[in-house]
Amino acid sequence: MSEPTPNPQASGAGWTAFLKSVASFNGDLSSLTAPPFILSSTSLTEFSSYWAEHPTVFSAPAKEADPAKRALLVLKWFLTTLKQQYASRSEKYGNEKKPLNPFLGELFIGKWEDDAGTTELDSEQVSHHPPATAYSIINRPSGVRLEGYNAQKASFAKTIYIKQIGHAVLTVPNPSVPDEKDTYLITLPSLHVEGLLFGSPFIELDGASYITSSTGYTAKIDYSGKGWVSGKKNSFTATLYPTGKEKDVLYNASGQWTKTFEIYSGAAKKNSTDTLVDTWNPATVPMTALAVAPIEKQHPLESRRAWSNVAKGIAAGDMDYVGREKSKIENAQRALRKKEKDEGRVWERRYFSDAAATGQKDPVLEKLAKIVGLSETGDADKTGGLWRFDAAKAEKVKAQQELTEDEKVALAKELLGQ
Ligand SMILES: CC(C)CCC[C@@H](C)[C@H]1CC[C@H]2[C@@H]3[C@@H](O)C=C4C[C@@H](O)CC[C@]4(C)[C@H]3CC[C@]12C
Repeated sequence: MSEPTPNPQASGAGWTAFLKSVASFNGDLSSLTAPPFILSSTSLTEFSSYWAEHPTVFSAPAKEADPAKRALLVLKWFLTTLKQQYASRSEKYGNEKKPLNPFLGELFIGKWEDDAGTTELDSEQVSHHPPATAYSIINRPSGVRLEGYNAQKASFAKTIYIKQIGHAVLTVPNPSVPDEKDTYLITLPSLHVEGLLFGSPFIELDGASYITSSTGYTAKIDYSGKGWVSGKKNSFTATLYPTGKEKDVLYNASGQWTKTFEIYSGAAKKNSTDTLVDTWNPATVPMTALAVAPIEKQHPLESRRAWSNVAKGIAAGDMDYVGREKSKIENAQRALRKKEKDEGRVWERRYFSDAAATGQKDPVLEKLAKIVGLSETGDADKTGGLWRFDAAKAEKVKAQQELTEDEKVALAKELLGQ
C-alpha cells in the first residue's frame, strides 16, 4: 500500500458539508449522509466473511494436540484476519467507504471449498435498533466453529472513533480427547478513520484486544499506528501467556497486520532466529474465494439480492434512484415492524436466538468474560440480545424447499417493498 493521496472528488462543498455533519453527528453511523463517491454497495452483513478467508488457517488448531500450541494457532488465525477485516476494502490505500446499513433479517450466506474441505458462513442482521450482525462459520471436516455478533458505537474527536460492541467465540475440538472442545472468547478492537480530511479514509486499530481460552491461555494484542513503537502504520505486538500470568510470555508476535508478522517463542522479540516459530506474509498465501449463490437462486432476504437495485444505482452514480430504492426497503421494513407490534409478535431470526431472552447465563461468558473485561451479559442491551447460533433453527431453514420465483417476488414485495 502506498501513502494516501488527497482525493480530488473531496475538494468541493459537498465534502465540506459531509465533514461538518460528521463533526456534529450523534454516534449513529447509519444516520450519516455521505457523498456518492464514499458509498459502498456492500452491506455490513458481508463483513462476517472476513473471519475465514484462509480456511486452512481457520481450521488448523483442530490438528494440534498441545493446548498451548493450539492457543497459538488461534492467535495466528486471528492476526491473519485483520488485513481482511480492516483493510481489504482499501486495497488502494485511503478508499474506505461507507457500507450499506443492513435491514433486520438480512442474510449473507456462502461457503468456501478448498483443501480444508467445506467451510460454511451464515450471517444475519439480528437487530436493527441498535444495529447488530451475528455470524456462524463452521469448517465441516474439523468441526471448528466461530460464532459471534457485533455492533458499533461511534464518537467524534477530530475524526470518527468506533468502539466495537460484542465478541466472538471459537470452538475447537481437542484432537487428543474425543468429544472435548476448547472455547476461545475473542474481544474486538476499537478503530478510527484516518485520512478523512483529504477524502481518502482508511482504518487504524487502537488499544488492545484479547483472546482467552477454556484451556487456560490468554493472548493480548496491542495495536499501534504510525509514530508509536515501530513508527509503522497498522503495527501490533502480541503475547500469549498462561491466564493471569501476563509476565510468563510463552510466545510473542509482532509486525504489521496489513503486511508481514513473525511469531517467536518466549518473550524475546524480533531478530532472534533461534526462537522464530512462524511467519505470515499475506502476499504469499492465496485466499479462498467465498462462493455465494447466484442472485436468482438467493432468498429475497439475502443481501446481494435485496440490495441489487441500490448497488446498480451506486455503480451508475444515480443517487436519486439509490434514494428511491433505499426508501422502498426502509418503508416496507417500518410497516413490517408496525404490523409485528400491533400483532404482539417479533421478527423471527432464521439462524440465531437471543440467549439473554431465556434468562439463562451464557456458560462461555460466565467462565471467561471477566478475564478479558467483557460483561457476562454479552452487552445484550447494546446489541439487541446475546446472540448465539441456533442449530435447530438452521437445520429447519436448510431443510426448507427453495421458494418458487413467484413466492420470492411476493416476499420481496411484502418485506422489502420491491
Ligand atoms: C469512510 C467514512 C466516511 C464512513 C465511515 C464508515 C464506517 C461506518 C465503516 C468504516 C470501516 C468499517 C468497519 C470495518 O473496518 C471492519 C469491521 C469489522 C467487521 O467484523 C465488523 C464491522 C466493522 C467494525 C466495520 C464497521 C463499519 C466501519 C466502521
